[in-house]
Amino acid sequence: MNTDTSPKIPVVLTIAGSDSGGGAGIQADLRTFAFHCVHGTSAITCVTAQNTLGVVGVEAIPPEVVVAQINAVCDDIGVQSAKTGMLLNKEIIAAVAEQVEALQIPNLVVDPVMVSRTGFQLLDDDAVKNLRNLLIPKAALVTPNRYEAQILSGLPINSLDDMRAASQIIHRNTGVKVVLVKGGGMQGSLRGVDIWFDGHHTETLTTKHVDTKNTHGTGCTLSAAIAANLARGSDLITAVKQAKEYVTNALSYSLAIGKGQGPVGHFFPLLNK
Ligand SMILES: Nc1ncnc2c1ncn2[C@@H]1O[C@H](COP(=O)(O)OP(=O)(O)O)[C@@H](O)[C@H]1O
Ligand SMILES: Cc1ncc(COP(=O)(O)O)c(N)n1
Repeated sequence: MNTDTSPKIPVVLTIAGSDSGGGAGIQADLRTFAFHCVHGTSAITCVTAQNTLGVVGVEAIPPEVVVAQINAVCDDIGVQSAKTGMLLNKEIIAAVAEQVEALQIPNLVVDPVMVSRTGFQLLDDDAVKNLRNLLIPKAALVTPNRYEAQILSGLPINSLDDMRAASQIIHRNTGVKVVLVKGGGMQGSLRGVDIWFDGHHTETLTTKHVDTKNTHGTGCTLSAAIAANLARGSDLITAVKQAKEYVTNALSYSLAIGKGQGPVGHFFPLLNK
């Protein structure tokens, strides 16, 4: 076969946990990458036994094995962007931060995953410090949800103004380029509203609120879509706006599977054809 005719497809890396139920984590990320026409690669940080009702087990991958996966991808294939999701413990965070620096991984999106939609703790308490001090400073964008923004800023969040204040504190405390505080954990129509702060400008990014209980994987999907859009050449604010549209569609076509909170659905581009 003549490889000269191969399309130039951007490559994206996800560093995240496996979700056996397929709604969040690595599984959501790789699916999101595929629907954005980018080649997905992965470094798995932990394996969760999980479904729409909750997380019943977690096993960490040794940090050196996480590092080996990142190196295997970057040394040979190379990536145009990357995202992190569930990192579980302080040792994995420190190892990932070191590799991001050593390999100069571009366009890093950090989703500071702490708790699952079903209320299960996904990050050790003593790991927040490493997230804040070692990894988030190396990111182009950090995307905390309401709960994570409260932990990272130390501020209770009950309103849009609180989201704005938290975004500024997180920006100041970490030195990250841009903070996106997500509104999915807020009340009513605020659930479709996110706050962007880049150190100079605050933007309120609004998409229509979708009324569904099947929201498992929204945060993973958003950060994966942002990383994919960056790899495809979008600037950061455009990448975020495009990703929000994708998540809104995925929520509108979410899957009523399992007995609990089902996952967002990625198949909307293929349906009704
Ligand atoms: N019901 C909803 N309707 C529309 N957008 C939503 C809804 N829930 C979450 N989102 C959007 O999904 C993205 C992920 O947010 P969020 O659910 O807060 O993240 P996480 O999964 O990390 O808790 C954000 O852009 C948020 O605005
Ligand atoms: C492996 C893994 N990564 C991330 C999440 C968070 O997703 P959600 O907040 O939708 O439960 C999860 N539940 N599992």
